[in-house]
Amino acid sequence: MPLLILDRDGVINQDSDDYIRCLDDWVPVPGSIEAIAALSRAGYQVVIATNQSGLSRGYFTLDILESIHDHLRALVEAQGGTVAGIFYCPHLPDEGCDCRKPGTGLLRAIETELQQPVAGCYFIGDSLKDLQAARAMGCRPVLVLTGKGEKTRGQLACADVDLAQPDTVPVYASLAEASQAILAR
Ligand SMILES: O=P(O)(O)OC[C@@H](O)[C@H]1O[C@@H](OP(=O)(O)O)[C@@H](O)[C@@H](O)[C@@H]1O
Ligand SMILES: [Mg+2]
Ligand SMILES: [Zn+2]
Repeated sequence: MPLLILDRDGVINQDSDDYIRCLDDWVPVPGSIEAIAALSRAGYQVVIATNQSGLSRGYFTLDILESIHDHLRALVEAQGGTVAGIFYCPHLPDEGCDCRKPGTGLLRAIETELQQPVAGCYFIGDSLKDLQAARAMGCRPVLVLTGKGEKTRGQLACADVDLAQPDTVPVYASLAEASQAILAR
């Protein structure tokens, strides 16, 4: 079954410049849970790749992060879908890890755990970090305008060349719209 990679904050749930620190902060973008379930039911293995530096910043504990992810999974399962895996980077930007996007460590961990390449798979994100990580691993980057997506669209014009080419990165208003377009193909 083909993989489909999602960023979390700003794509599945609303983002906040104050971080998503607890379950109450975690508010799904309208239609996103239904979109994940529809993609999953259509045969995609939906995985999530997310930077969670708030862990190392002390903004929330691992228990809180896992309670958010348990809730996310439960909402998708209630719609008849499944989340095949949630991969996160807990590190600070200056720790130099390889798993923080735009690094590719999360994507390589996905390949190892799901036992298949991510090259050619959709990677739907709201930030340039997502699109750059996608490009670095041969994924198909897709930008949504929720979360930081509008800001990212403005950055695309001066991003590294292959992202800046017109029409290189399809842009959709939301995960719901992106998933409808993908499922209509
Ligand atoms: O979009 P994903 O990767 O799922 O998660 C992003 C979050 O970890 C947070 O990432 C932070 O960036 P720094 O990690 O502090 O540079 C900020 O952008 C926050 O607004 C945001 O909530
Ligand atoms: Mg994001
Ligand atoms: Zn990391």
